[in-house]
Parts: sequence; structure tokens; C-alpha cells
Amino acid sequence: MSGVRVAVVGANGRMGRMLIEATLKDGEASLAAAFDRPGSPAVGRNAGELVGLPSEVVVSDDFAGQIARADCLIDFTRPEGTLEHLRTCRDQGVGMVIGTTGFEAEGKAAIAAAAKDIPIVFAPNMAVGVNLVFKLLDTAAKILNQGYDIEIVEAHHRHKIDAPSGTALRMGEVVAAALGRDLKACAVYGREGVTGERDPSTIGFATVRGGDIVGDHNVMFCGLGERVEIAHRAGSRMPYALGSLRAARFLAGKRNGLYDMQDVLGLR
Ligand SMILES: NC(=O)C1=CN([C@@H]2O[C@H](COP(=O)(O)OP(=O)(O)OC[C@H]3O[C@@H](n4cnc5c(N)ncnc54)[C@H](OP(=O)(O)O)[C@@H]3O)[C@@H](O)[C@H]2O)C=CC1
Ligand SMILES: O=C(O)C1=N[C@H](C(=O)O)C[C@H](O)C1
Repeated sequence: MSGVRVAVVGANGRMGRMLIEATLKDGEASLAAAFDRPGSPAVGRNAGELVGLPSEVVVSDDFAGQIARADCLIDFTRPEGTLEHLRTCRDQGVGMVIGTTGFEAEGKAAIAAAAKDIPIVFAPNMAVGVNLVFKLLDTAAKILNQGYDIEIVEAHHRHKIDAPSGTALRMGEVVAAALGRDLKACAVYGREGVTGERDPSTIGFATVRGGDIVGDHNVMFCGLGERVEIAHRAGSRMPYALGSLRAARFLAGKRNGLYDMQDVLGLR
């Protein structure tokens, strides 16, 4: 085995399979372990078989017993699962790349606390293109800082359980920070009925769920006589997986600290 030793949890999920495929195809990183929940049909199966590639790793449900085989866990599961894995990784000194979205403030605080002991990359979107968009949004908001109404529209597949997406929320945070606003105070999540005229200090969010849409995000700066739109559309989950592997490599040799993809990509 060479390079960073990666473990994937949620092996049978949409992102879990993509991460296994990307890791097995990576020339540098190696797949050290794959996990899923007890009772998952993937447990006991060869991880490579899940994605049609050769591998010697068998999907296990013994997370605490086997996670020390890895330098870094890549976790795209659910907040409650990620927070359990976080405790074990902290106990055993294993770094984490966390892609899971939908955390409450307490969950985010637990991740920040664990990052005092282990290195963590925590980001709602690992795709390079989306992280470029975050930078573009900061610039756009600073220039279009008066007379433009900001609306964020996101669309995802029918199986997604959290809304708005973590990415849309981060986009809102970036725009709000650039404008000196507090997103908690100015976000409007959907509209219905007699809403009254639009308050210019608000940032609006709209959510679409359907079919197999991988992930679309569109931020609209709507002025009088012109409109600027900054959009990203994912056609595959592979950019998220490749970004996660970059993040795992970034963590190699780090003792602790909380990072996001802006750090990994050198965009700060
Ligand atoms: N940061 C980024 O770039 C991206 C983030 N995401 C986020 O990643 C997460 C996963 O997305 P996706 O792969 O589509 O989801 P899936 O539902 O396809 O996969 C989730 C996996 O996690 C497992 N799981 C669910 N709950 C738990 C738990 N409590 N403990 C342990 N394992 C659990 C599931 O097991 P089981 O089948 O048994 O339920 C499944 O294997 C979401 O939060 C999504 O928003 C997605 C894409 C990109
Ligand atoms: O659940 C998904 O699929 C995705 N989730 C992330 C989010 O909530 O922003 C990232 C990406 O949009 C795909």
C-alpha cells in the first residue's frame, strides 16, 4: 500500500460507492477499509465488487475495531452517523474528511471540538468547481452590493433528505458575509401565500427535488434591467469523490485542525 490509507464509511451509499471507485482507481491513495451499518446488505461483500473493480477489502460493520487501519476516514453518511464516527476517530487518532450535510449547530460544534485532537476537513461540497463559485460569489456580492435582490435556487435528486442543500446554505453564508449581513437574520426559506413585497435585505432560498438530479445551484443577483446568475451543475458525483481524496492527502501529516475545501485548494 502507498500514499494515504483511506477508509470509506457508508460504503453502499451513492457517495460511498463513488468514493470506493475513486480510491481504487487512485494511483497514490489506497483503500484500507470500508464500512457500513450492521444489517446493510453490503457488509461482508468485497468493496471492489460494489463498483466492479478488484479489491481485497471486505465491507465491515466493525467500525471501532478496524478504523485504525486507515490514516483518514471519508464520511458521507448522515449527521447522527458522522457524529458517532467522529467520537471513535477522535479516540483512535484518525483524521476525517466529512462531506455529510444537514448538521444542527451542536453537531458543527462537536466537529470543531474534535478538531482540537484530530485533523478534519469539513465541507458541504468537495467539488473544485463549487469552491471556485464560492470565490466568485464573494466578488459578485461585493460589487453588486446595492439594488440587487439575491435568490439561491438549488435542485437535487428525489432521495435527498435535507433542504436547502449544505452547498446552498454555504453560498448564502458567503454572500451574507460579503454584504455584512447575518444569514440567520436575513434568510427566507421558500414563499407561499400573500407574502408582501420583497424585503431588499433578505436572501431567498428555493429548493427543487426530483428524479436523479445530481446537484444544481444557481445564485441570482436580480437588479433593475439586468440579472447576474452564477451557477454550478454537477453531472456526476465523481468531482465530490476526487475532491475528498485531495482533502485526505491534504490532511496527511497534520496533527489536528478544522479545515474546509478552500484550505485544501489554497483559495483562502
Ligand atoms: N460534501 C459533498 O461534496 C457532498 C455531500 N453529500 C452529502 O453526503 C451525505 C450522503 O449522501 P448520499 O451518498 O447521497 O446518501 P446515501 O443515502 O446514498 O448514503 C448514505 C450512506 O450512509 C449510511 N448511513 C445512513 N445513516 C447512517 C448512520 N446513522 N450511521 C452510519 N451510516 C449511516 C447509509 O446506510 P444505509 O443504506 O444502511 O441507510 C448509506 O450507506 C448527505 O448528507 C449528502 O448531502 C453528498 C454529495 C456531495
Ligand atoms: O445530497 C447530495 O446529493 C448533495 N449534497 C450536498 C449538499 O447538500 O450541498 C452537495 C451536493 O450538492 C450533492
